[in-house]
Amino acid sequence: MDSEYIIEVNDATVRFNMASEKIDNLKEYVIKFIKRELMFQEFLALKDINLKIKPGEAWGLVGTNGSGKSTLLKLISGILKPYKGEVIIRGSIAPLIELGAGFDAELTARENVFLNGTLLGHSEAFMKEHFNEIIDFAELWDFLDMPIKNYSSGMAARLGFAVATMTRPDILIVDEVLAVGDYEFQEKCKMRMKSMLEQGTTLLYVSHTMGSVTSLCDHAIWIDKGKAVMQGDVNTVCKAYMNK
Ligand SMILES: Nc1ncnc2c1ncn2[C@@H]1O[C@H](COP(=O)(O)OP(=O)(O)OP(=O)(O)O)[C@@H](O)[C@H]1O
Repeated sequence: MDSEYIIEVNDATVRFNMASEKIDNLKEYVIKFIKRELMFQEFLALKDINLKIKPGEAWGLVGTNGSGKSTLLKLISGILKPYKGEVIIRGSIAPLIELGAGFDAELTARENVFLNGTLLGHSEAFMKEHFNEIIDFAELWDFLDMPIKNYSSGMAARLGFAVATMTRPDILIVDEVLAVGDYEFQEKCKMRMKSMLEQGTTLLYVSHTMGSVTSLCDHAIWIDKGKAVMQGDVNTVCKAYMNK
């Protein structure tokens, strides 16, 4: 069925179960589990979220630490399922959510490019064809055969961004991974995101730097304690969030 929206989040709630007391080790956990002493507390990380995004729009997600921004991105990427409500996606997604997600720390950067490509749905031949382009963008030619575990967080972010943005996904999701890149690389990533937006990609972007949200995005949603406080024009929402 055709729709004018590429992403629809309808009344979505995400629930986590958290053990209500701190358990230090597995043995203690098993004993408490067998004795039925474990109490689980439900925690709603997102509550009745509604969000409708049209193709080509760029949305910033703003809110304090722990408010639910990454949870919303994981919900949209399909990493998390809603406890209530629904999420409808009409396009391909390249998610850049957690540093190192999609990478195997023991493998080299070269091997990880292929692994990451497979996770994004690309063939080995396709990855071979674009390999040089990826490493050129990430500027990591000197570190190709080093295991990712020895990479700095900024180096891992470079590689992750380069792989995720090599093709034009319908939807690009960028969490705070770029914050660990140096200034020059951050600017290079912003340029690439801008050019992807010009070509029609839909962007979801999380940052605590309001300047980068307002320069990249046209819309924003402000989340607080799992609830959408406000959504709409990026300048209006960011202003309200900063003056809260
Ligand atoms: N797997 C999980 N199990 C239990 N609670 C979780 C889990 N993942 C996230 N949470 C909780 O959900 C809430 C929202 O977390 P989330 O990572 O979405 O916040 P955020 O807005 O992205 O924060 P930040 O700005 O610090 O990145 C937090 O209270 C967090 O502790």
